[in-house]
Amino acid sequence: MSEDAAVVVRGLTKTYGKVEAVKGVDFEVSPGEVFGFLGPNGAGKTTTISMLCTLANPTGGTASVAGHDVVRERDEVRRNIGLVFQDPTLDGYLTAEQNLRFHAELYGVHKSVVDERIKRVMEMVALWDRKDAKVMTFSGGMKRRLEIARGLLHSPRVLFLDEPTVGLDPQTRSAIWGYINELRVSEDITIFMTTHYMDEAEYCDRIAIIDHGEIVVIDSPERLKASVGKDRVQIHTRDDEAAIKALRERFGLEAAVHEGAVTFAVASGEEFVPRLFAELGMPITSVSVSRPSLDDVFMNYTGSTIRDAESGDDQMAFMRAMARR
Ligand SMILES: Nc1ncnc2c1ncn2[C@@H]1O[C@H](COP(=O)(O)OP(=O)(O)OP(=O)(O)O)[C@@H](O)[C@H]1O
Repeated sequence: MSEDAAVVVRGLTKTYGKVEAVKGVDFEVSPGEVFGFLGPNGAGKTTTISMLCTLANPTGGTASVAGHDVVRERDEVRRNIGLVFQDPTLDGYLTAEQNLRFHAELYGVHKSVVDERIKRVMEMVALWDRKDAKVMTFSGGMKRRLEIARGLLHSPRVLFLDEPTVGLDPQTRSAIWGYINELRVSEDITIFMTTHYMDEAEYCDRIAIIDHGEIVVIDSPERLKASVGKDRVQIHTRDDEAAIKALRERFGLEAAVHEGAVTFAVASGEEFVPRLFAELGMPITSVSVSRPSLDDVFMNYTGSTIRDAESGDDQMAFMRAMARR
């Protein structure tokens, strides 16, 4: 796929002094793909995206975006990409439309198409009726939507979104995903995004899991979940400690209390449950079996959940136990 790929990355490395933020990563993104970069805080997501957007110079390796080298052909790369970054860069004193006009001029969008293009992208994010309002009067979600509209204004071939929904309420997050999904149909665009929300990674065609500057695995969410190969079983008992001990002794399973229930991973969970009732040797008051989530995938490949990797919270013991399976 290299020749037509929207993004090609080979051995890309970035060090800051002694910190190896990105340690020689390799991947390709196909045209039209929604590609997600998933990892905990400090994993190297922003550093990678910054190199692809020509905002940071690689220490080693190569990368090309829309067929142009990010170091040797910076201007061509910049003309072909749209950016929506974590920190807003809109001018609050200007109206929504004025912000877009300013951007159109910077990017040399042809005068004959500017008006139509502004209307189209603002309609896409449902802000056309607010075009004359000053941006300082917008909510966080509206600002993010306007940034997405601005990122699309010059018809980029690749749109980079760095944590596009961070800090937004669930309703706005889901609206933003609605726009992103429409985009891939209406704009014939490749989307490269970073996130640390597992539920959002589900929307991507493929995701790369990055941890400590290295890509651990790349695949579609479905295939990644299938690769875990184990189901999550949660049981309620009257004595969790005793249940955990019995699971270890009788079945060789490592379990821990998670979300208030004794939780463990096992292949073919539904078939295992009858055995569990017969052989655990203590009453079980309720049981649930679920397919692996992307959380389980992350844990399977990195040994911790994204949240644990960030906060080291009390799920750690459980996750470690799962990872040791
Ligand atoms: N300008 C910089 N100078 C020094 N170290 C940096 C700089 N930028 C990033 N780093 C370090 O590089 C590593 C990767 O950071 P990066 O911002 O790429 O992570 P991230 O995955 O985007 O995290 P987040 O989810 O918090 O945005 C971290 O250890 C960070 O401290």
